[in-house]
Amino acid sequence: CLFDKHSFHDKRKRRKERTDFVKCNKEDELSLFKTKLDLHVHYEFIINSPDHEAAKIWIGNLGKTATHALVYAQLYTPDGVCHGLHPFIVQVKDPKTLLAMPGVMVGDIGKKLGQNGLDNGFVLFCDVRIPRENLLNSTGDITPEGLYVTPYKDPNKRFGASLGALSGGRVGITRMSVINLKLAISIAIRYSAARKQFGPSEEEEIPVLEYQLQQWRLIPYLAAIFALDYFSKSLFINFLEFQIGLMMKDNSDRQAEIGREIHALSCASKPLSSWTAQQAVQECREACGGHGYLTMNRIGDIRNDNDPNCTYEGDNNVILQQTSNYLLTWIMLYLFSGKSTNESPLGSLNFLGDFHTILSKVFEVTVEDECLDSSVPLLAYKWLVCYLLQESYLKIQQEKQMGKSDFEAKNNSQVYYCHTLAIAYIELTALQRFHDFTHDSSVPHGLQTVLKKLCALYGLWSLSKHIAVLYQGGYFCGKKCTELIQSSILTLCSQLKNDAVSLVDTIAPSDFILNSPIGKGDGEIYKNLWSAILQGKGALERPSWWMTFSSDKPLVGSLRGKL
Ligand SMILES: CCCCCCCCCCCCCCCC(=O)SCCNC(=O)CCNC(=O)[C@H](O)C(C)(C)COP(=O)(O)OP(=O)(O)OC[C@H]1O[C@@H](n2cnc3c(N)ncnc32)[C@H](O)[C@@H]1OP(=O)(O)O
Ligand SMILES: Cc1cc2nc3c(=O)[nH]c(=O)nc-3n(C[C@H](O)[C@H](O)[C@H](O)COP(=O)(O)OP(=O)(O)OC[C@H]3O[C@@H](n4cnc5c(N)ncnc54)[C@H](O)[C@@H]3O)c2cc1C
Repeated sequence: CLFDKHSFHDKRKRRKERTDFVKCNKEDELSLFKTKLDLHVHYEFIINSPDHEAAKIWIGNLGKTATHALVYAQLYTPDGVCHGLHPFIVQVKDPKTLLAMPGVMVGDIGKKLGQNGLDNGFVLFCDVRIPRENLLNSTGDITPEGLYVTPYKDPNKRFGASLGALSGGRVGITRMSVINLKLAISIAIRYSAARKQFGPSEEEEIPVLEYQLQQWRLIPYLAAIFALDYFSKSLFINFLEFQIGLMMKDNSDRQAEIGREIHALSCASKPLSSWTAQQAVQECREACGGHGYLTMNRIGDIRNDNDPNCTYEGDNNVILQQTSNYLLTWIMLYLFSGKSTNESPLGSLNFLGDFHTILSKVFEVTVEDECLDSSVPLLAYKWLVCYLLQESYLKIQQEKQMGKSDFEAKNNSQVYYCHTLAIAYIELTALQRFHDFTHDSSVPHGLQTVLKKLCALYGLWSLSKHIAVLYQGGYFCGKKCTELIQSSILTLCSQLKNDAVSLVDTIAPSDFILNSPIGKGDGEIYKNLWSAILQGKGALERPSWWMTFSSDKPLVGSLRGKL
C-alpha cells in the first residue's frame, strides 16, 4: 500500500503552515509525492507526479511483485477545489508480464538492513488515467455528475477516518514486535541456563543464569513478553470490535470514540513493543557472549528484522505525539473546562475520573513483601500519568505565554513531558490489563502464582525507569522507596529464575522455526553448535586463495616500483 505523505504536508500547510514534515521529507527520502488527481469530464482521474522529488518510495511489495497500488493522494475536482487525502486503486504493472503500465515508472529501492524477503519499491506517475470507481469511497466520493460528497461535515474528522486504516498496521506491529521479543529471549534464556562460566570453587562452574546480573538483564524481558503478549492480544480484539462497527456502518459517537482511543493506544503500543524488543534483542545478543554474534544463532537477523518496527507505520517518536495529543484533549475538555469526566469506551482513561485524588497520593509501602504485587506499580503509574498530564499541559501553556505558536509550544514540550506521558500511559494500560487478567479468579490457581510474579516484575521494572519523576513530583520521598522497588525486582528475578526455562518453553516456537543452535529446546548447546559449525559450507576446506597466501607469496620488496 502506498501513502501520499505529501498530502499530510498539504494539510499541514493549509493548517497554519506547520512545516516539520516538509523539512524532514525534503532532506531524506524521495517522499514528496506531489501527485494530483484531477477529475476529468469522462469521469476518470488523472494522476501525476511532477518530478523525481515527487517519487514515493519504500512501498512494500511494490518493487517487483505488486501489480496494483493503493495510492493516497489529493483529490481535486474540476472547479479546482482540493478535497484532501483520498485512497485510490492504481494498476502499476501488467499481471501477465509484470512490466510497468504506460505512464508508470516503478522499481525496487535496493537492499535493506533486514526484511529483504520483501521488495520495497518506488513509483512515479505521468498522466495515468484511472476510472472514477477506483476511488475507495467510504469517507468521500464523486457523484456521476462530478460533485464531491462526504458524510463528514468536519474535514479533519474525514481525514482522521481516512487514516484509521493505519491503526490496524500499528496494532499488527505491536504483536509482531512481541514475537521478535519471544524469539530473542528464548535463545538467550536457554543458552544462559546451559552455559556454565566461573563458579564458587575451582571444581564447580555454575550456569550464567545463576548470576544475579544475568537474571536482572533477562528475566524482566521474559516478564515483558507475558505482559505485552496479553496486552497486544486484547488490543487486537478491541481493534476487531472497531472493524466490525465499521463494517456494520455504525455511525454512533461510541464507534467514533473507539476509533480515537484505538488510535491513541496503537500510536503508543507500537513504540512500547518495538522499543522493548529492540532493547531486549541487544541485551540477548550480549547475554549470549560471543555466540550471540554468530549469524547462525539468529540474534542478528532478529535485531535487523525488528528494527523497522520502530519506524514504519509512523516513526515511534512522531506517533507518540498522537497519543499525548489525545490525553491533552481530555485534560482540556474534562478537567479545565469543568465538564464532568466521562469514561472512555475501552477503559484506558477511566482512572482519570479520580485525577485530583490520585495526585494527592504518595508511596506508602514500607516492607518488601507488600511490594511484590502488581497493585503497587499500578498505583504509582496512575499517579505518574496524572502528574505528567498536568505538567505537560502546564508546560505547553507556559510556552504559549512566552509568545510561542501552537506548533512551537507542542514541539518544545515533547522531551521530559508529552513524550514521557505517552509512554507512561501505555505502560499503565498494558500493566492494568495484565494485572486484571492475573488477578482474575478464572485463571487456574496453579498458574496464578507465577503469572502474578511476572506481572509484578514487569510493573516494577518498567516503573523503575521513571524514578526521577516520582521524586520530582513528590510521590517518592527518601531513599527507602527506591530501595524497596530495587530489592523487589531482584527478589522476583531470583524467584522466577527456576521457572524461566519452562516459561520459555511455553512461548518459544519449534526448533525448526527458531533455527538457532544455541536456542534449541533440548538445551544441548555445545552439541548443536558443534554440529552446525561442522556443517557450515566449506568449514573444513582450505580457502581458494591458499596458494597465494602460503606458497606463492610475493618476495619482500618485489612489488616495489621499478622506475
Ligand atoms: C490488526 C490487523 C492486522 C494487520 C496486520 C498488519 C501487520 C503489519 C504489517 C506491517 C508492515 C509494515 C509496512 C509498513 C507500511 C508503512 O509504513 S505505510 C506508511 C505509514 N505512514 C505513516 O504511518 C505516516 C505517519 N504519519 C501520520 O500518520 C501523520 O503524519 C500523523 C502522525 C497522524 C500526523 O499528521 P497531522 O497532519 O499532524 O495530523 P493531526 O492533526 O495530528 O491529525 C488530524 C486528525 O486525525 C486524527 N487521526 C490521525 N490518524 C488517525 C487514525 N489512525 N485514526 C483515527 N484518527 C486519526 C488525529 O487524532 C486528529 O484528530 P483531531 O485531533 O483533529 O480530532
Ligand atoms: C522497511 C520499511 C517498509 C516501509 N514500507 C512502507 C510502505 O509499504 N508504504 C509506505 O507508504 N511507506 C513505507 N515505509 C516508509 C515509512 O512509513 C516511513 O519511513 C515512516 O513513516 C517514517 O517516515 P520518514 O521516513 O519520512 O521519517 P521522517 O519523518 O523523515 O523522520 C526522520 C526523523 O525525524 C524525526 N521527526 C520527524 N518529524 C518529527 C516531529 N514532528 N517531531 C520530532 N521529531 C520528528 C523522527 O523521529 C525521525 O527520527 C517503510 C519504511 C521501512 C523502513
